[in-house]
Amino acid sequence: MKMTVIGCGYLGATHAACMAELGHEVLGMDSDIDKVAILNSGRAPFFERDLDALITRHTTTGRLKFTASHQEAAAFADLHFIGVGTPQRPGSDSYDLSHLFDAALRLAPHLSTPAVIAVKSTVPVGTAPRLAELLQAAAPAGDQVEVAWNPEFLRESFAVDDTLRPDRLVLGFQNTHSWAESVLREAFAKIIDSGTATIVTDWATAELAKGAANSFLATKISFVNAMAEVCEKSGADVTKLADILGHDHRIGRHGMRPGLGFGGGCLPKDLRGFIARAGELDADQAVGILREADAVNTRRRRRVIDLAHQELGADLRGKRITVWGASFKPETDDIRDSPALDIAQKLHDLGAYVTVTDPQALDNARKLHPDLDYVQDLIAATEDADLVLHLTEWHVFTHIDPKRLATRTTSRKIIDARGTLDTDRWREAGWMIRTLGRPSQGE
Ligand SMILES: NC(=O)C1=CN([C@@H]2O[C@H](COP(=O)(O)OP(=O)(O)OC[C@H]3O[C@@H](n4cnc5c(N)ncnc54)[C@H](O)[C@@H]3O)[C@@H](O)[C@H]2O)C=CC1
Ligand SMILES: O=C(O)[C@H]1O[C@H](OP(=O)(O)OP(=O)(O)OC[C@H]2O[C@@H](n3ccc(=O)[nH]c3=O)[C@H](O)[C@@H]2O)[C@H](O)[C@@H](O)[C@@H]1O
Repeated sequence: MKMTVIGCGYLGATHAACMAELGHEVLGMDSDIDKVAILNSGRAPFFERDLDALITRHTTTGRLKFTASHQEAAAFADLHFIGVGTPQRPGSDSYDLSHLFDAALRLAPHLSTPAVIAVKSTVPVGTAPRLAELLQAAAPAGDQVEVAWNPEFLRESFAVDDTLRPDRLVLGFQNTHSWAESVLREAFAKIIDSGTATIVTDWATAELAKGAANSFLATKISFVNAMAEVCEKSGADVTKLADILGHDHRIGRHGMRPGLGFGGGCLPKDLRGFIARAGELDADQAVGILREADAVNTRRRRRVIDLAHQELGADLRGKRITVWGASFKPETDDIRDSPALDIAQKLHDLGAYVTVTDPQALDNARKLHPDLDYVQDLIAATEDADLVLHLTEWHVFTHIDPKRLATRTTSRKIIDARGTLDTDRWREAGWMIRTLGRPSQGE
């Protein structure tokens, strides 16, 4: 089949490459011409395992191309996936849907024959009918433009695998047995035929499925981090506790790693967007638990700053703090709402001299936080530190030999906010190590 993917960021570039991998002829479209040039050169414009190889393979065969023209996209196919960004609106908890409506408005005037617009972007429930009305009013093909909702559940750093082998496929339509349904069933035939759970539903349920899934994932993380708060007061060990809870198959250990909490371009803004939309729908009482999940998450970040004060004193001015990690999680260069950078910036604002190191995300971090000092090499970054903060659990941090660092720092103090460092090993090498949710030495 021929199809386009409008918006080629973390989601869209991955989706475009994976649809080519499934045998389709794909035109990716993005309004950012620099991104289009990088993609056409056969590379991903960001760091994502396995994606470069897939883009290289399919741009070489010619099955995958990219353009910056909405008009060219409209003419290329009659199936268009939309995966543009839907960030949190500045100063509000709600979604900014301007990119989505902009993409639709730029595409619509060129839709002169029947078309299916399948939206993958995450939105508040109730967006689909608004988008359909707008598209049908602006497109020469009118109501022969059908809107489908196809929420995406991929995780960055597993994006290719999650797209090709999803846990489930959700397809939302205005009417059952529509033309749009047959088109999407054909597009995803290989995934459906491999036995993937495929749920066909209405627009509202498909829209809600995404917000509800991310809200649950965020709440699960905050639940274990709330337990970490109780562990810190009672001398218990949250990692052991999570293991014990996780053995109960009704609870499960996946997605329940205690630590610094969730960041990224999705869980925080989707949780808040879901709460805001529930408020508009007069379903405010239903989302109290989500508000608390957000509050627990914010407290984890504050806890690290409190521990830094405990170790370095009330006045942080002139203190040298090295932060390990800039990306919001390991194996990505994505720094959107990164807990590590949030803490690094706050410590800088309190007067500390903050050096950040990260295997992949320093270029992105430099642009957003120009005040911080950045050093690529882990050992050099840690030189002369009064305190080290382990904030993103990259493999290279977890496996560094603490003895190698013991003579490089001013004092041997480290706070492990992700709980992946081997405490005994660090203590044997002469370090004072504190881990979120676990008893400190001597307690
Ligand atoms: N990043 C992820 O892992 C996942 C993201 N999502 C959702 O997918 C959507 C996209 O997220 P990301 O890919 O992370 O965002 P992103 O910011 O990486 O990519 C969005 C892309 O859309 C382009 N764009 C904006 N307006 C456009 C327009 N009018 N026409 C064409 N292109 C336009 C931008 O230039 C950018 O390249 C969001 O709704 C997000 O919540 C859903 C599941 C996973
Ligand atoms: O809508 C989205 O964009 C995506 O958001 C998340 O994916 P992602 O943000 O890539 O990353 P996760 O692996 O879920 O991690 C999110 C944050 O939670 C933290 N986390 C995750 C898991 C955990 O057990 N504990 C924990 O603190 C991570 O460090 C990270 O900061 C969801 O997992 C995806 O299903 C969803 O499609």
